[in-house]
Amino acid sequence: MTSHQSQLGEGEGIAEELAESQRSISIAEFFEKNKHMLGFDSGARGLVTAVKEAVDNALDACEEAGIAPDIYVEIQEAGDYYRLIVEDNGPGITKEQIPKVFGKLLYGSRFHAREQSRGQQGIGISAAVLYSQLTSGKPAKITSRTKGGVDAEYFELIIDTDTNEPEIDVEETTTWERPHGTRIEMEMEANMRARNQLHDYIKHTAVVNPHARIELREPSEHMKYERVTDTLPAETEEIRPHPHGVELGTLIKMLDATDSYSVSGFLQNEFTRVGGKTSDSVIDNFRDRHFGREMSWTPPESHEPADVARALDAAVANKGADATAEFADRVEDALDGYDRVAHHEVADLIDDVADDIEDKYDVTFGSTVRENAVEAGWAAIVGTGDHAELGGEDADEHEHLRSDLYAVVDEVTTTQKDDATIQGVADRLAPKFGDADDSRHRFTRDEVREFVRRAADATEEYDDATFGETARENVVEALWERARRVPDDPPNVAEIAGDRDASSELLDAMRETDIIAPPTDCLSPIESDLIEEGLRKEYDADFYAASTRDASVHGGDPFIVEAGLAYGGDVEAEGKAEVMRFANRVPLVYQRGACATTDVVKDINWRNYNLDQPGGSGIPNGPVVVMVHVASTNVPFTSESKDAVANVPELESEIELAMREAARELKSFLKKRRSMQQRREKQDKLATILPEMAEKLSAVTDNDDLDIDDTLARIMNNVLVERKRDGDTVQLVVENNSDRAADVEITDIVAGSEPVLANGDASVVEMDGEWFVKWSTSVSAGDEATLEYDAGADAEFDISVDGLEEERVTIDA
Ligand SMILES: Nc1ncnc2c1ncn2[C@@H]1O[C@H](COP(=O)(O)OP(=O)(O)OP(=O)(O)O)[C@@H](O)[C@H]1O
Repeated sequence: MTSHQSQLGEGEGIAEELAESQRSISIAEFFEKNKHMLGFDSGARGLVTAVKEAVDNALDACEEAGIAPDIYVEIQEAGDYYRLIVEDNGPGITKEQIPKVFGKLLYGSRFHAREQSRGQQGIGISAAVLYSQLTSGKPAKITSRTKGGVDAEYFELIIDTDTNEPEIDVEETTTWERPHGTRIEMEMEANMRARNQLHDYIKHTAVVNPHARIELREPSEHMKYERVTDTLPAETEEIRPHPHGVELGTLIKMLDATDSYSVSGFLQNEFTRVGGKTSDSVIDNFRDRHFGREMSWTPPESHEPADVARALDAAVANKGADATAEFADRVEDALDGYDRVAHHEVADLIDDVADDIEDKYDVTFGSTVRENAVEAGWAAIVGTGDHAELGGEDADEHEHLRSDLYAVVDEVTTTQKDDATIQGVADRLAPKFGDADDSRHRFTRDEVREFVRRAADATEEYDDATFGETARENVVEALWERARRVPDDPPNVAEIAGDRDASSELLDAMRETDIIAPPTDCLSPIESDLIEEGLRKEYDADFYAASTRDASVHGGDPFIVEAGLAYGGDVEAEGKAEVMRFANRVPLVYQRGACATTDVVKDINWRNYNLDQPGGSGIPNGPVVVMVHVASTNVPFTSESKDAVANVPELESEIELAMREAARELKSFLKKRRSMQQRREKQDKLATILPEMAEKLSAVTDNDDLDIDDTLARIMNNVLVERKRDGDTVQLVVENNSDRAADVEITDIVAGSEPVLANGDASVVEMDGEWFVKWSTSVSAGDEATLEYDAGADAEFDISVDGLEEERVTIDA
C-alpha cells in the first residue's frame, strides 16, 4: 500500500493504474507463497508432512483396492538435501494419471466423494512435489506399475507454477520388482529435528492401522511394524449428502444440476435417507413455509347472525330456486359436521355439493358460480363482506372471529389471566385476520406470530395487562396447529432453483424434518476393542478403556468419534497426560493447541473422574494417555495441512461424550482401586494390632493362642480360605463373610503325596511330579463351602485363590 502511495500519481486514474498490476494467480503460485498452509513451513516439518502425505495416500490406495498395505519409507542424506522414498504395494496409477496426480495441485479422486478416506483435497502429494522442487530444484521421480501391468512407468516431473500443470522431464517404461504399486522419490531441503514427530507419526499410524506393515529407515534408526491382522478395515461405501447437512449455496447448486423435475424426485435422488415418506414430510414442511397455512375457524351456528345458506343463496343466480336452495342448505348442513374449517375445505365442499346438484337438477354450476359461492360462503363464515348487511344494524364485523379467538386464547393461557386480558387479545387479533389482504386467510407462521405480537403489545399498553412470551408463543402454536396445510403443488425444481427465498424455504423444511442419521457404511471407525488393543500394544498400563459413539452428522457428512484411555503402569506419571489425536486413522502431529480435540480434553473437569487437574481445567496430570479418533467423510480441519480439527459444536459435543464414556470407566477403576487401598491399610493396621490384643487376652484369660486370621477375615468381611488337616484328611473351607456371593477359583498345588478327592467338583492334574487340585466354587453371602481330599503326611501345599480382589480374601492355608 505504502509503495503504491508513493509511486502512483495523485487523484484520478489510480484505479486504472492499479488495474495494470492486477492479475489472476495460479493455485500453484499461491501455495508456493503459502507453504505453511500445507504444512511445509520448515525443513523439519516439511519432511514429516511429505512422509505423511505419501503414506496416507499409500494406505488409502491399498485399502480401496483391498490390498493389505506394505509400505516402505526411506530417508537418506543426499549432500545438502534429504532424499525421501515412499513405496507401496497398492494398485498403482495409470500412465495418463501419474503426471496429474503428482504434478497438479487440487487434482484427486476424493474431493467430491462422501466416503471416509485419509486424503480429501487432492493437494497433499503434489504439494510435497512442489516443496521438493522449490527447495532442491530437482524433479520428483515416480515409478508405478498397475496390477497386471507388464512394465512399470517411470516419470521425472515438476509442477509449472504459472499454469499449475505438470512439466515432464523424463517419461519411460522400466522394470520394477514390485508386481504392482507406486514409488515416489523426492529430494528436499530438510533436517531431522522433527525426528520425534516423524517416529510418532509412523508409530501411531501403525497403532491405528493394525492391518498394515510399515517400515521406516532413516539415517539413524530403522523401525518396522509388522501387520497384526490380515483383516482390512470394513470397505466403505460412498454416500449422497444428508439433507440435514447441506448449506444454501450447495443446495442451489444441486437444484441447478439435477435431472429431476419434481422436488420429490430431487429429494429422493440426490440425498441419502430420503424415500417417498420422508420426501412427503419435507414437502409438507416446505408448503407451510412457502404458501403458509390456512387459518381454520368454527363454522357459525344457524342461530348466529351469519347465515351461510342465505349468503350462498344470494351468490348463485339463474340456477332455479329449488336447485339453489338445496345447494345452499346442503353446504350449510355439511359445514355443521366440521369443528373448524379452512378456505380450501369450503371450496372442496362447495365443489362436491355443486357436482351433486348439477346431476340432480340438470343445471350447470360453472367455475365462476362456484368461485362466487366460495367467496360468499367464506365471507359468511369469517363474518366479513356482506355479512354485516345480513346481520342487520348491530352486527359487529369481526364478532365471530373474536369469539372464536377468545376460545383459543382462553384455552392455552393460564387461569391467572383475567377475562379482560384474554378478550383484549382476541378482540385485537380478530381484525388482523379478518381484514388481511389474503381473503383465504393464508398466513405463514411468522405472520401469525407478528399478529399475536401486535395484539399482545396493544393489550399490554392500553389495558394495563401483561401477556408474556410464553403466553404469546402458546397462542401462536395453538393457532398454527389449528391452521390447515394447503393442498397446492410445490413449485418444480427449476422454479425453486431460480428463487433464492424458495430454496431457503426448502432448506429449512429439510432441516426441520426428522430424518434418520446417514448410513455409516461410508465410515470405518477403529472400534473400541481395537483401540484398547492398540493402546495395550504401545503402553504397559494398569487400565484401558475405549468407547465408540454412534454416528452423528455435520454439514451433511456423518462422523463417528472414538476415545480411548490408558492409565497407570508404565505410563509416564510426571507432568501432563499425553493426548493422541487421530482423524480418519491418521495421527495428527502438529497444532495440538489449536485442535478441538485438545480444547475438549482441557474443558472436561477431570477431577470428577478422580484425576489430578490443577485449577480444575486444562490437560490432566498423571500417568494418563488420552486418545481421540474422529472418522468422517469430511473431517473439518482448521487448514489444508490437516493438523487440527476445527471447533465445530456437533463434533466437540461428540468428542466430549466419547471422552466422558471412557473416563467414567476410569473413574470406577480408580474408585475401586482407592477403596481397595483403604481396605489394605485397614487390614495392615489390624494385622499389627490384633496379634498384640490376642496375646494379651490369652495371657489374661490363660487360654490357648487365638486364631487371628479368622478374626481378621470376619472383621474385614473377607472371604476366608482355610485349610484344616486331620490325619490324612485335608479340608479346604471357603467361608464367605462378605455381603455378596463370591465366585472363587482355588488352585492347590500338592507335592510329595498324591491327593485323592473325597468330594466336591474339583479336578486333579499331575504335572512334573506335582498335583494341581483345581476347585471352582460359588459361595453365597454368609455361607461356606468345603472341599475334602486325602493326602499323605508328607504332602506340601501351595495354594492360590483367583476370582476376587486380593484385598477381599484372607488365606489361612
Ligand atoms: N500411492 C498412490 N497409489 C494410488 N493412487 C494414488 C497414490 N497417491 C495418490 N493417488 C491418487 O492421487 C490423488 C491425489 O493425491 P493427493 O495426495 O494430491 O490428494 P488426496 O490424497 O486426494 O487429498 P489430500 O490433499 O487431502 O491429501 C488421490 O486422490 C489418489 O486418487
